[in-house]
Amino acid sequence: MGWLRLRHTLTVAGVKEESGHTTPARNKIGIYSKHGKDTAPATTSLAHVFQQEDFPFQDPSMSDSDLPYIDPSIVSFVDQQWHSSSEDASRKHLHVWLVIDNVVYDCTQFQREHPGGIDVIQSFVGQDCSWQFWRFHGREQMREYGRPLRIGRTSGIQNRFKEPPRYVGLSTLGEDW
Ligand code: HEM
Repeated sequence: MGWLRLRHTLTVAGVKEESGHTTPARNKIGIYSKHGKDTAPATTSLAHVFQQEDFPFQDPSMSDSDLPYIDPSIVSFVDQQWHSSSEDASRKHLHVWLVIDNVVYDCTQFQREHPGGIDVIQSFVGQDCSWQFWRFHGREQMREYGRPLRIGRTSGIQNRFKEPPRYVGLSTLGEDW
């Protein structure tokens, strides 16, 4: 399972920009918005904005589509911050966010409680890990343990691994079958 290996390079998760729209980074609506995904913060001020923003856990009863929108550049910033600091000490204060099906989960605390270990969580910080998640968990675990960790929804964050086929061989048995 190559995707389980910790990453060795500092590639940033791919981000598909939703529009060319530019809104001042300090405009809260552009960073964390209930109103859609048509704004993109100026990257130069991301660190500043990020420090000032609050990304609280959302009510578990809220539907995914009603979650506040987190601009993908913010999610990528979390990725960059994490993967450009290799020391445990400097990572201690960093956010540990995962993206599963375009929903952002804050696993900063949960990573230490994760029954599957801390390493798999840390290897996906700021990145999409949807198919990897669904390989090991069912809807019930998502509802009970994942849902309370939701902080928002996002878009365009790519999984850095191509999903391998789940069932190999079933369609290649040949015409005799
Ligand atoms: C929101 C993020 C996540 C949550 C809430 C979560 C939750 C859980 C829970 C509740 C279990 C225990 C399952 C059981 O005992 O039946 C578990 C196990 C596990 N998780 Fe996660 N997990 C998350 C992310 C991930 C990710 C990204 C991976 C990487 C692929 C992963 C890999 C595993 C593995 C390998 C196990 C052990 C499975 C086993 O023992 O059969 N998890 N996780």
